Amino acid sequence: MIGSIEVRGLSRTFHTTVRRPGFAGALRSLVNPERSVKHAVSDISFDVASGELLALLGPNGAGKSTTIKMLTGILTPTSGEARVAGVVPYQDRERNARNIGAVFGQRTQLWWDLPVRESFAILRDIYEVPKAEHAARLREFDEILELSAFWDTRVRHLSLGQRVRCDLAAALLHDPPVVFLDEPTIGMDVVVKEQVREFLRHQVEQRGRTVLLTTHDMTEVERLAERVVLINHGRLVLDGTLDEIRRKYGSTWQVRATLADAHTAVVPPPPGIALLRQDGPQVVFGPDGSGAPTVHQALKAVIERYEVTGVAIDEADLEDVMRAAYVHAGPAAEGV
Ligand SMILES: Nc1ncnc2c1ncn2[C@@H]1O[C@H](COP(=O)(O)OP(=O)(O)OP(=O)(O)O)[C@@H](O)[C@H]1O
Repeated sequence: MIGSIEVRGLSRTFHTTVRRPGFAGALRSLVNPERSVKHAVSDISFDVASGELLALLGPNGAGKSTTIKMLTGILTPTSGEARVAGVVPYQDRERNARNIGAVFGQRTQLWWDLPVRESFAILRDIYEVPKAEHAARLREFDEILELSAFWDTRVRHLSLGQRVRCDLAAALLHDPPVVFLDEPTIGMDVVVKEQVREFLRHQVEQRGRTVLLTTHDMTEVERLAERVVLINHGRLVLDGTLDEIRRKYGSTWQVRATLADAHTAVVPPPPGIALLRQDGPQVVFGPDGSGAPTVHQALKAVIERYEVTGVAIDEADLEDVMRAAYVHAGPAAEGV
């Protein structure tokens, strides 16, 4: 309960004025403004348990950042409700700020012209963190994020990877139970990405923090998240564990086997599996579209049923699985 997130029927609509092109258009817009309505987030509900890491996924413009902005108290929803660690974020921004840390990969919350360490000291004073606690936490963060090499540098002179590592530390210095990360590793090299992921794993597993993360990086999702929530056109289209999602949408596997005896007729495969191709001893099996088994079940079935000298699997990667989920959810989501 301490760090849980509850989202119930959350919606956010934006009203904007459409700008007509040219000088005459600008004048017309002034006299007779044309309004447009954008349903950025529509009636979404989900929960994140205390100590859980959830990835909020969706294509560009799906409504991820808008959702995070409502949960961090930056935006007020048009309707619905959210609670973060028991607090309604947009009603009690100050209490919410003490319970959460937030990192927006594209922006920094550090002071541009100050050395990083001075930003950390200012945050210590704002959040009234005792000095010894602050120092101990910084040492802990430094062990994985290796900040001390550059924490005397002005923020404006840091590389992107260095800056985001400092932002992560800054967001967690006051020991918040809940952390929001909006594309934290965008633009980083693989080494730094891995460092940040290790840090996040440590914060979830060892410190019990609740993390809500948005990313377009499926490797990140596989490495970090057990559960994902997928939104598209502002609507929630899927909420489940990676295993569940793979079972539901990830049936685009193929099992390729080499038969020991190419001349024996191939007996029909078990239910759920189809023989897709045969070229001499080379046979390829795939799902038959009737609620196919997982690739591991299929592999077991093939090995048990046929005498094979070699076997290989081509499994759909998570990117394919998510694409299948979007396609499946598409028509329902379009009506926004
Ligand atoms: N302040 C705003 N005024 C008007 N429209 C907005 C505003 N903020 C967001 N939108 C619109 O709401 C929709 C959702 O935007 P949002 O930034 O939440 O998407 P996202 O899923 O975070 O996308 P990305 O992956 O590209 O960051 C988009 O169509 C966007 O143009």
